[in-house]
This record gives sequence, structure tokens and C-alpha cells, in this order.
Amino acid sequence: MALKLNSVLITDDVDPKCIDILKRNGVEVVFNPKLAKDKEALLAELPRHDGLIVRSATKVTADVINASNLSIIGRAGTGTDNIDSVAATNKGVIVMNTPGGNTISAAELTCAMICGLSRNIGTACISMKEGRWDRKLFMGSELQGKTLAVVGLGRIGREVASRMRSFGMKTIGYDPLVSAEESAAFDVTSYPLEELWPLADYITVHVPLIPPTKNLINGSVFSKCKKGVKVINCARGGIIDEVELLEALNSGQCGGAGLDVFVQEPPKDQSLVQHPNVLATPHLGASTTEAQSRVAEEIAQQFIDARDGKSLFGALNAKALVNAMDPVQQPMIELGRCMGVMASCVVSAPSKLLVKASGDAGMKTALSFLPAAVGIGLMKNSALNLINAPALAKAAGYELCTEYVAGGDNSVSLVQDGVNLFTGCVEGKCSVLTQLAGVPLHNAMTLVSGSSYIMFTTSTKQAKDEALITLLGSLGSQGVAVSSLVTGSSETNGACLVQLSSAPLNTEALAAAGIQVCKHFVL
Ligand SMILES: O=C(O)[C@H](O)COP(=O)(O)O
Repeated sequence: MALKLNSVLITDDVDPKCIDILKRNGVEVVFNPKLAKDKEALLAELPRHDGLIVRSATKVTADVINASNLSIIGRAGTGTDNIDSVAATNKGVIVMNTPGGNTISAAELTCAMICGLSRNIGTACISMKEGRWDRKLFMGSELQGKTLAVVGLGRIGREVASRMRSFGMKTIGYDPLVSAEESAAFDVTSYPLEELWPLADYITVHVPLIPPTKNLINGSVFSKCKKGVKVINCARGGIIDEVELLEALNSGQCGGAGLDVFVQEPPKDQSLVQHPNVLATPHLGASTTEAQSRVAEEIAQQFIDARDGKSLFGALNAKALVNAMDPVQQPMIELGRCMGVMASCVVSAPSKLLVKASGDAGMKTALSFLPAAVGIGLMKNSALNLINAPALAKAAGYELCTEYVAGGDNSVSLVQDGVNLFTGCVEGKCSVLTQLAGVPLHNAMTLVSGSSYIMFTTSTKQAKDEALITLLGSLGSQGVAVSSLVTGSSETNGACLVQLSSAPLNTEALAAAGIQVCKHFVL
């Protein structure tokens, strides 16, 4: 499944390697970092591009996304909080970052902050530049034997811990996604937050800014810490409550803060930056030649790989697409979509549908995108794709659950309230489905886009058989040939899908013949 990527707009300062790689691969590139600060101009330029690449300066808000024709937004870096991912997902736009490219640079800056705070390097340097020689004023403390608490034990947190251990620091930490055993394996002793705070001499945060991490370190936390605790934030502004940090600095409860990021960047309120115990830098975590070169190369190559259908590495909101990229899965996507179209004739929102796949491991993999494919067919909205279908189907009242049954005949069933609406499979994948009335399904469900189908359901199996005989007779009398037929039934209902070799269909004549056709539809 390839992505449209004829033209890419870059609105932040990225290393020229990014432009080179995209151009070398036949992509037109417009590089205009001024657009990061000029929304009107951004909105005017964006519609003619398929891809957008940013760092943290460009605010990719919902109105920007909705006014665009983008297929993909790339972040040359880690944090995507400047991109409205919900709006992107609802519009079916991939959001992608370069998760590891600036890890070392961010970790090294954090370590530099810890060292700088321990020896007052920032303030001592300013004092010397002012012509003073204040040796007594800048008495420091060693790091050896002190405890560093790392909140967030992902890539960056782990690199910080490992480097600071070489200074003789004891490393403790917390991460809701990392077990105590796992963190012990990289020499970080895990504690619940409430137990972590009183143990720490230094606290460094390496978490994204999301609702549970907003103001994670606040006045109440400072009151539980050792007096003089030092805090470092090279992650995102707002993880440490800025107002309550200032109070803690003023009272001495906090002995120093290393801040690379701020709620507002650049910060209008300078109280924290000007505080003597604050070591401040202007969001320089990823600002090294190495990190910039890496993230620029990575985002460009990831775009090309996505365009060529090779990989979706770094994609944050396209779970269904990742497995669906494999060309062998295309018939399965089409099957899901067709089943969704058929289902739309018999179900309406709100409803809960079970997408049940049985067969080999490939069928289990297919379940990662089948509900999305069913959703596309179900909602019959041309703006839907595998990225936005799950969210939009849910918003419309369709709950799509999945179930995998190992073994079986590589088929997919759509089940509502325990009643099997349809079962299907892709050509060559399935032998004969037992619940179908003697029709080899691999022929009958070879669904071809643009074919004309009639689908009807009945309250009993017998009624279905009778209706089918009447329908076939009626079609025959109209000169419409039937190319394949799928019938299904359970104890309580019957279903039938008739594929016609030629459209159009005289639905009035059918109605006159007393046939309850749910829908005549073109897949
Ligand atoms: O999230 C990141 O990757 C870092 O904060 C760096 O941001 P920047 O690319 O704007 O320097």
C-alpha cells in the first residue's frame, strides 16, 4: 500500500540532508522555515503538498491539518505535542517521528545540566564574565554517592542513568510501562512515585507531556522531597509546574533547576530564567550536529519507505496500516471492505460487530487491519482510510471487536449478537465453509470491485431458500446472469449474496416479484 508523496513542505530548520534525500527520490521539496511563525502563509502553501516535515516550532493544529491534503506529517525529532494527532488521525493522515535520532544528545544535555547544577557552573561563569572572582560564593557538592531519580525510563532516561552512574550516583526511577525487573536489569531501582520523591537528591524527567504528566512535579511533590532537591527538565515544558517550582526555589526547598524547556517558548515571563539557581538553555536538547543530521536523514528515508510501501517505521497513529502494507494483504483489505459494504445493508448504528478471523497466523495478523477495512465499507465514506476508519466508525456508533480462532479455514466472519451475518475469504484461501449451502466460498466470495451484487437476509433459513429461488427465476426472466452466489444461514436467519455478471438490475420488477432485496449495491 503505497502513499502519495509527490511534494513535501518543510517548515522548520532541518539539516539539508533531509531535502537531498527527498529530492534524490523524486520528491519535490519546498523548504520555508518562515512558515513556522506565519500561519496565514502556512495555510496558503500547505494544500499543494502531500507531506509536511516539522520540528517543534511549527504548530500543526487541527485547522492546519483540516485545511490540507496531507497524507503524512513527519517530526524530525521525538516530541509530537506540537502536532494535533487526533485531528490527523481523524483526517486519515499518518503522524511519524524519528524516535531514536536525538536520544544521545538529549541525554548528554541532561547530564551536563546535572553537572552544571552540582558545581554552579552557569552562575559562576556569568560572575566571572562580570569581572568577579567569587570562589566562596560557588561552593558545590559532589555527585558521587548522591541519588538520581529518573522519571521515565525510555531511551533517554536509560542513557542518562547509565552515564550518571559513572559519576558514582545511585540511580532510581519510575516508569508505568517498565517493570521493576526490567529496570533492575539496567541498574535502575524502581519505586512508586510517592516513595521515589523523598529518596532523590536530583530528579530528572524524561516523559512526554500528556495529561497524566502535566505538572507532575508540583508544590506537593516538592514538599515530599529532601530540602534542596535539584530538578532537571530537558523533556517538555509543563511537566514541572513552573509557578510552584519558582516558589520552591525561593523557599530553598528546591536547590536548583536545570531547564531546557518551558511552557511558553520563548518564555515571556523571565522569573524562572533569571532565578540565580536556575541553569537555563533555549530548548537545545536535540541541537547538536549529530542529532540534527540523524533525524533529518531518518525522517526523509522514513517518508520514502512509506511512499514505496516498504515500511511505516516511526508511524504513531497507523497501527492498522503497518500490517496492511504487505501487498499479499490487499485482497484481505478488499474482503473486509466488501463485508462492511454488505453489512451496511443490514446493520445501523449503534451496533456492535465482531470481526472473527479463523485460520493460520496470517489471519491473526489480518485482524490488526480488518476492523478498519470493515469500517471503510460500513460507512461508505470516500474520505475514510485504514487510519481514520476505526476512530470515525466508533464515533458513528459502530463498535468493531475482534476474535481470532486458530486453525479453521482462513475465513473472516462478521457476527452481530451471536448471529453470523457473512463469512468470506480471499480467493484460494478457503475450501468450503460449512455453514454455507454447498457453495465453494473461494469462488463465490471472489469479490471484484465494480461488480453488481444483490444482498438479502431473511428471518429463517427456509425463507432464504425460497426467496433465492424466486430471485434467480426473476433474474433469469430479466436476462440477468448470475456469476456467483453465496448463501449462508444460521438457526435463526438466512443471508444471500448474489453476484451478477451484468448490471443494471430492475429492482422494480424484483419488488413486483415479491423479493425482499435489502440492497442492490456495487462494491
Ligand atoms: O522532541 C524533540 O525531538 C526535542 O525536544 C527537540 O526538539 P527540536 O527538534 O525542536 O529541537
